[in-house]
Amino acid sequence: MRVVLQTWTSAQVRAAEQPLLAAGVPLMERAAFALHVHTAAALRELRGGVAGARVVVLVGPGNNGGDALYAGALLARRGVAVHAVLTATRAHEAGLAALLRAGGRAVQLAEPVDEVAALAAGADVVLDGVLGIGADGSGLRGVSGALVDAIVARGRPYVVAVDLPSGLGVDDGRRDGVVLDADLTVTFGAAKPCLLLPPGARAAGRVVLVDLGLDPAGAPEVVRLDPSDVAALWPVPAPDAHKYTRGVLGVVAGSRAYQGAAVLTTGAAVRAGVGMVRYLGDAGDAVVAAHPEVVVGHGRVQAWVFGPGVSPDDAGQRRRIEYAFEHVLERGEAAVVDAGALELLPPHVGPHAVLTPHAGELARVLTLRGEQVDRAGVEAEPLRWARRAHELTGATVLLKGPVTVVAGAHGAVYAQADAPAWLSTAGAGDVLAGLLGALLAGRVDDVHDDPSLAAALAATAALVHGRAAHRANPDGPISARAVADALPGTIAEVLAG
Ligand SMILES: NC(=O)C1=CN([C@@H]2O[C@H](COP(=O)(O)OP(=O)(O)OC[C@H]3O[C@@H](n4cnc5c(N)ncnc54)[C@H](OP(=O)(O)O)[C@@H]3O)[C@@H](O)[C@H]2O)[C@@H](O)CC1
Ligand SMILES: [K+]
Repeated sequence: MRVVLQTWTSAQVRAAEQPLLAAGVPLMERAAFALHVHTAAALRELRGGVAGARVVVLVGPGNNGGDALYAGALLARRGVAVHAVLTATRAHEAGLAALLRAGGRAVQLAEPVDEVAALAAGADVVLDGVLGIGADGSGLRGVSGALVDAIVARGRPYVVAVDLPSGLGVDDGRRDGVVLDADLTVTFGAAKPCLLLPPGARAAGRVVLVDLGLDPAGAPEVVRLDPSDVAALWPVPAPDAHKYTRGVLGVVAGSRAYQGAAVLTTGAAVRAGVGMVRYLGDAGDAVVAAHPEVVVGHGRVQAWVFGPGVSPDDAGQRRRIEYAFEHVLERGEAAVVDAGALELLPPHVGPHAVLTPHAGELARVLTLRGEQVDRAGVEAEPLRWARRAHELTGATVLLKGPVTVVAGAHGAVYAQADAPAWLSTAGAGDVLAGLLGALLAGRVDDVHDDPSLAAALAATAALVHGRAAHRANPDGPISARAVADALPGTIAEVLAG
C-alpha cells in the first residue's frame, strides 16, 4: 500500500499497461485480488468479520466492472453474500462467470430502481465498479444515475470505489452529474489526477494505491508535496549566510484602512525566515510596532509581495504596484501578486510572478483577458482555469481553495490539501502571501534557472501554511495571526523530517 502523491493521466496509464498485458501479466486478476483484500479488511473493521457479510457490486460495461466482478467472486468464496447489479447491457463475461461459479448472484438493473437501491443501501459494503478510466467525465447517466440517487436517498452505505469513483473526470477532477461518494478508493497501477484534484478528489475518501508493476512514461500530471519534500525546496541558510544573501523581501500591502494586512504579511515573512523585510505603504507605523525587524522604505530586494489589503481606491499603493510591474519583473525580481494587485497585472509576466487568487479573483483575471468564466466555473474546473491563467499571463498560478491548485512553467501542477477548513478566515491569505514571498526571495536565482521551481515553492508555501494552521489549533478556530505565529515551529518540524 502506498500514499498517493503523484498521479498519471488515463492515457499514460493505458500506455504503461500495454507492455505488461502483451507479456501476459494478469493485471485484472492482481487488481481484483487486491480489491478483495481491502474490501475484506473494511468488512472486518465494520462488522468484525468477513463471512456472512452482504456486498453489492455495481458493475458497468468495461474492465472496471470486470475488476469488481472478480473481487466479488473472491469475496463470495469467503462466505460473503454477493449481489452484482449489472448497470449496462454488457458486462465483463469472464468476471461474471467467475462470480456466478463462486455462488454470487447477478441482477440486470432496470427502472424502477427501488428494489435494487434498497438491496444496496442495506449492504455492508457497496463496490462501485460502474466506470473507471474509460469514463467520459459526464457522471453516471440514465438508470445508473437513478440508482445512485436512490441509494443516497436511503442513506449511503460504506462504499469502496474501484480504481476511482465512477463518473469523475479522470484527468481533470470534474464532478458533473451523479457520482457515488466513496469511503475508500482502491486504485490500480498508478493513481489518477481526479484522486488529488478538486472538486472530484473529495469523492474518493481514503485512497490506497495497488502496485501492479506499471511504469508510466513522462512526468506525473499532478503532484502533491509531502512534508518530506520540503527540506529540498526550503532556502535553508548556509553557514556563512548574511541577511542580504538570504534574500530581502519588499512588501506593498495594506493601507490606512487595512493596516492588519500589512502587519500579517510582513509578520509571516519575518517568521518564515527571510533575511530582511522592507515595507512600502501607509501602514508603516503599525508594521514596525508589531514587527520591529521590518524596515520601512525603499532599497534593494530579491522578491516582492504586492496587493494584500490594497483597495482599488488607494492611489498611493496602486501607483507603487503599477510602477513595480513596469520595472521589477523585468529586473528579474520575483513577486507574489495577491488581492488588490491582481487587477493591475500587466498583460504578460513570467513564471517568477506568482498569482495567488481565490476562485472569484481568478475568474476576474480571466474575464479581463477575454475568457467567459465566473467563480462557479472556476470552482467546477480549477485545474483547467489555473492552467489557462498561466497560459494567458505567463505567471505561476496558485489557486486557493479547499484543495490549493498550482499551475506553473513546464506543465508543473500541484494539488495541496494540507489546510483545515477552519483556515478559511480573514487574513489567512495575507499570511500565505508573506510566507511565499519569503520563499521566493530566498530562491529567486534558482527560479530563473528553473522556472517550474516557482510552482514547487508555491505548493511548499501552501503545505507549510496548512500545517501551521493545524499546529496553531488542531480541530478548532484559528486566527490568521496564530497561523503566522506557528510558522517557525512548523518550518523547523518539516525541515527535521
Ligand atoms: N490500467 C490498468 O493497469 C488496469 C486497469 N484495470 C481496470 O480497467 C478499467 C478501465 O477499463 P475500460 O477501459 O474498459 O473502461 P471502463 O471505465 O471500465 O468502461 C468504459 C466504458 O463505459 C462507457 N462509458 C463511458 N462514460 C460513461 C458514462 N458517463 N456513463 C455511462 N457509460 C459510460 C463507455 O462505453 P460506451 O458507452 O462507449 O459503450 C466506455 O467504453 C480501469 O479503470 C481499471 O478498473 C484493471 O483491470 C487492471 C489494470
Ligand atoms: K469505479
